Amino acid sequence: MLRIAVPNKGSLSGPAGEMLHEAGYQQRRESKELRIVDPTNEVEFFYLRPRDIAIYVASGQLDIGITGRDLLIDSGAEAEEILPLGFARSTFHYATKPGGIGGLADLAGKTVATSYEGIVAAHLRDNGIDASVVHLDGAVETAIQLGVAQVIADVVETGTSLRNAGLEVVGEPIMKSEAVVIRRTGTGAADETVEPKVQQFLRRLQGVLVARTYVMMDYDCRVEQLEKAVALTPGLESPTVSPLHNEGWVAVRAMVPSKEAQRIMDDLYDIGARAILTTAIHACRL
Ligand SMILES: Nc1ncnc2c1ncn2[C@@H]1O[C@H](COP(=O)(O)OP(=O)(O)OP(=O)(O)O)[C@@H](O)[C@H]1O
Ligand SMILES: O=P(O)(O)OC[C@H]1O[C@H](OP(=O)(O)OP(=O)(O)O)[C@H](O)[C@@H]1O
Ligand SMILES: [Mg+2]
Repeated sequence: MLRIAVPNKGSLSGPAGEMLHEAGYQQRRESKELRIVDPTNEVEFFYLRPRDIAIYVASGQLDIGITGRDLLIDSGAEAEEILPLGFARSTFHYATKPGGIGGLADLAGKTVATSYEGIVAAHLRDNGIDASVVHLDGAVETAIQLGVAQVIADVVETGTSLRNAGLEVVGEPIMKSEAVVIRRTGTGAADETVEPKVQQFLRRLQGVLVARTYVMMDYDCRVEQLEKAVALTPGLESPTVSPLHNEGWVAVRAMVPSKEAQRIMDDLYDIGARAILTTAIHACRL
């Protein structure tokens, strides 16, 4: 049975559960459940604090886990990212009062408050900056007002928390994060019993990612226009082209990125394609 760690709380928890559900896995019915077994898919899910997941996975007790890239790196655990999942996106920034600090070099001698001590200490070290780090559990934006630090380093999503605290970012983002699937460093092909199950799990999640970002497009066009039409809708490998009963016309079917679907429909219409429609993809294996 594959043993998988899933975030039990916070920004990652809801979207992770939804993605697993879409991938056909049974999920817990109420938020207090800490472990469930999905016998059909032969998977055991452990609902753990997102911050702890890399540690469990690195210990080898759990085969894989879903956590944030920033949490994985912050933990310093012997685990590696094997699939980015596209949700819980954030950037990680230093921030301070406007006019307080011009750039990275000005952090020298300052105190930086953060919940991500591992990331910050490594970043300061790599940049040769001698600053102290104070660890806080959360709401770090307030640390400056209350005089605990002159600078913070925190997750920024919309930027609302920084604005509300009257702070602005310093320099470039330290890192970009999103939810990721992780496993213990150096495992993989070596483990013949677990590896096929891990690969099947990853294929299922990849299927959900594709179903979320692509739609199926169908249309009819004249044979003379086919090459132009196919250039607009190349599909993932190549579009399916079928003859229509009316001679000189073909039906074309291809997957297109959802974000571009409306523009592609306009362009197809302009070259004479008709009966252009899109349908949602519920699941797929590429
Ligand atoms: N607005 C956000 N706030 C915090 N974390 C976010 C946000 N958006 C995305 N994330 C990501 O979610 C992960 C943090 O999740 P975690 O559950 O530890 O904190 P949280 O969502 O702030 O919840 P809590 O503060 O209640 O513990 C990180 O990978 C982080 O990059
Ligand atoms: O850029 P934004 O959209 O404002 O999101 C980022 C904020 O959200 C998180 O805080 P959270 O609400 O989780 O509180 P916490 O600091 O106590 O964890 C994070 O620590 C930032 O403060
Ligand atoms: Mg938080």
